[in-house]
Amino acid sequence: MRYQWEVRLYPGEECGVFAVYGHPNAATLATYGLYALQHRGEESAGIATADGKRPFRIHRGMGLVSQVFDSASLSFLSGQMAIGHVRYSTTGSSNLTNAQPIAVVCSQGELALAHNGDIVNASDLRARLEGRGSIFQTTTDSEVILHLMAQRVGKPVEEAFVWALDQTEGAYSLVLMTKDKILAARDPQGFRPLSLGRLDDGYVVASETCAFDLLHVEFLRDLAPGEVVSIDAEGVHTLRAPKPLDTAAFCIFEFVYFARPDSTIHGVNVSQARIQMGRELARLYPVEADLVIPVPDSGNYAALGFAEEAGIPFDLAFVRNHYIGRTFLQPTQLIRDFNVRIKLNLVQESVRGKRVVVVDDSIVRGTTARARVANLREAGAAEVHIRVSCPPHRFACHYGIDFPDPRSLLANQLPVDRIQSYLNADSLGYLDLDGLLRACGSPQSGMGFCSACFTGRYPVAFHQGLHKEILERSQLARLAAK
Ligand SMILES: O=P(O)(O)OC[C@H]1O[C@H](OP(=O)(O)OP(=O)(O)O)[C@H](O)[C@@H]1O
Ligand SMILES: NC(=O)CC[C@H](N)C(=O)O
Ligand code: SF4
Repeated sequence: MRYQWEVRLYPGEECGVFAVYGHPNAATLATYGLYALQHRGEESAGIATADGKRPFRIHRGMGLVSQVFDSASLSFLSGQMAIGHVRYSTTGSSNLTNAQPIAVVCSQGELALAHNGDIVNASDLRARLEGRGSIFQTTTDSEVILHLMAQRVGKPVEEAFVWALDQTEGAYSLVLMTKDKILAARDPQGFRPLSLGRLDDGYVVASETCAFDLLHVEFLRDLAPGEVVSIDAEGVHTLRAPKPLDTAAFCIFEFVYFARPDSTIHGVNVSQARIQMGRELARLYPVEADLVIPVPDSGNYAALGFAEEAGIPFDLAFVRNHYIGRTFLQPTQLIRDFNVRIKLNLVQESVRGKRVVVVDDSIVRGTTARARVANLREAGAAEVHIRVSCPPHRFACHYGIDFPDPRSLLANQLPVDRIQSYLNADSLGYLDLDGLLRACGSPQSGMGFCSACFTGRYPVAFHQGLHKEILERSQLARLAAK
């Protein structure tokens, strides 16, 4: 039987950005920062540096941080300022041309940009800019920001940056390097995280605080939704006023899956939030069982919370192979099934004859959950109950997570009872949105969340038909029309 969701899509991580101002080893710090953010993007990595005198130095490559940088590239990357990026492509194909940081020389001088998120009006902006003669180097959405800035001939770079961002809709947490400053910004909804820290006499900006811990950077604060800052020798200056946190639409899926558990976002620690998700889930869907096991890694903390709340023993019966990436993008269901087997193996002795609760953070296509139930049954588990620490994924994301086609989502195609039979589970329970919001500190924290992939309520309008290759395809269409 073939299902509609057996299409060539897989939700992946998203990008991580990092910046250093005022440190003699800026590139080395950036490399370590990118290591800490590797879970946000495994396709390409890059660093640009500046010393205020010579032209920017840039090194980018396809692959992991460990594959892209070596001692030769680090000694080439001299300067006291650096910005870095790890990419999971969401707009524009995954290739070296689209790797970030994107660097240009324009009317604003030298600029380098690293972006996390998706600009939903990039296609319109690009068409307008090309109509005025702009020549784009890449097919990413991110590049439009640089072209918009270049239009502000004779204006200060800070003003050009804010002017460009004011025309940009959707999700952006980004860092921009000029010859003597670092600028950083979050979109008004604050979809993606971005934090500011202090290291000696300099400053660091990173997608997640886990990158600060590694470098002993002192956490100063999260940038607020809508906030734009510049960092120079005089310190940090606000260029665009922050929006109140309760009007934000922070991506709740960052707490469920994307962010690293050791990061803290707007005062809420990610691992603690996941433990609470597990507790909420145990209250919502209790079950008589002998053992709670997580689907590692993202399911670990929710499983711990479930086990604690339910008073059921916890075990790490699935062993994860850490030499296969966090997630994978493969063309056929056969290869995906095989990769799921490589990724996780079962300690059969732990589950034989037991009633097992399996906790995962999310079910997207169902590949992982279905294979895990089959493993558990083969190993002789008496019962298999699945608990998922977020609501069913029914809708596409257009704000920086790569699941744009709802047909690829199991819960878009089947009701929950049929998902349970498809997975061959004895029971299935998803955390509801209220429980998820409570686990992420709402309403106490006052933070507003995006939950559009669960509810279909999109905080920022987007064009129907927005997809990863939109800029490539519209470019080809324009060429064909000539
Ligand atoms: O329903 P599916 O299409 O199989 O997708 C969902 C699975 O993918 C993710 O894991 P990932 O491979 O990213 O591993 P991680 O949890 O270790 O990061 C997620 O945690 C689920 O286990
Ligand atoms: N996942 C992301 O945040 C990617 C950023 C940008 N849209 C790109 O595709 O390069
Ligand atoms: S649609 Fe889902 S994944 Fe996308 S930003 Fe909103 S909560 Fe996050």
